[in-house]
Amino acid sequence: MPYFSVYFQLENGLISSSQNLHFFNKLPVLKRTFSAKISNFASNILRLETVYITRREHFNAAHKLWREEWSDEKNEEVFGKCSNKNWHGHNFELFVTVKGEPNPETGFVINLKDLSVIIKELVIEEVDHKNLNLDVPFLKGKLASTENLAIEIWKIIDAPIQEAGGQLCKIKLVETENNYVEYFGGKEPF
Ligand SMILES: Nc1nc2c(c(=O)[nH]1)N=C([C@H](O)[C@H](O)COP(=O)(O)OP(=O)(O)OP(=O)(O)O)CN2
Repeated sequence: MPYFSVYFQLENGLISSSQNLHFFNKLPVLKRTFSAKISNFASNILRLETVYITRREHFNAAHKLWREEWSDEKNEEVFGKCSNKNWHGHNFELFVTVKGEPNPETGFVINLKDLSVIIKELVIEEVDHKNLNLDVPFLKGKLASTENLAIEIWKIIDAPIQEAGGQLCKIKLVETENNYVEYFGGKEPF
């Protein structure tokens, strides 16, 4: 059944309560599909040419996964060897993806040199060769997980990227060759 028909029937009380429940369970999926369709429709009408561009940076840092208020045993139980009191380190790869339309004059969504300077000055300088638990003010009071690191990096570079003319759309933070996180600013991917 098309979404507008479901919506019309719901608004007009034509849908039974079991259908209702089914509809609300499906709501997040419908919302996603619907907004994707609207944005595709708008893109076609306005002939938008959105491009996603990514800059990679690198840093290494030490950390441990640890909650002070937990016993040694509980930390060990939850975080395993990542709770080692004497720290461990990673070579992190940070991928920052910005979206936008290429500027007609430059062909750039954002100048990658500008993007690199933003990331290096505001993030890499703060974390490279540092202890994430002890040395990094923006992680103070936060568990030094890859997830939290990605979220805090977003908060730091979101506004400067906008000022440089781009729109931050994804942070990908690779912690080991097997583990990485992706963060979309709390929104649905793309
Ligand atoms: N949800 C999360 N889980 C874990 C995180 C994290 O940041 N978020 N971090 C760790 C450890 O810090 C580290 O990533 C694990 O290192 P390691 O086990 O050496 O890495 P691999 O998984 O690549 O190695 P395997 O040999 O495959 O275990 C743990 N969990």
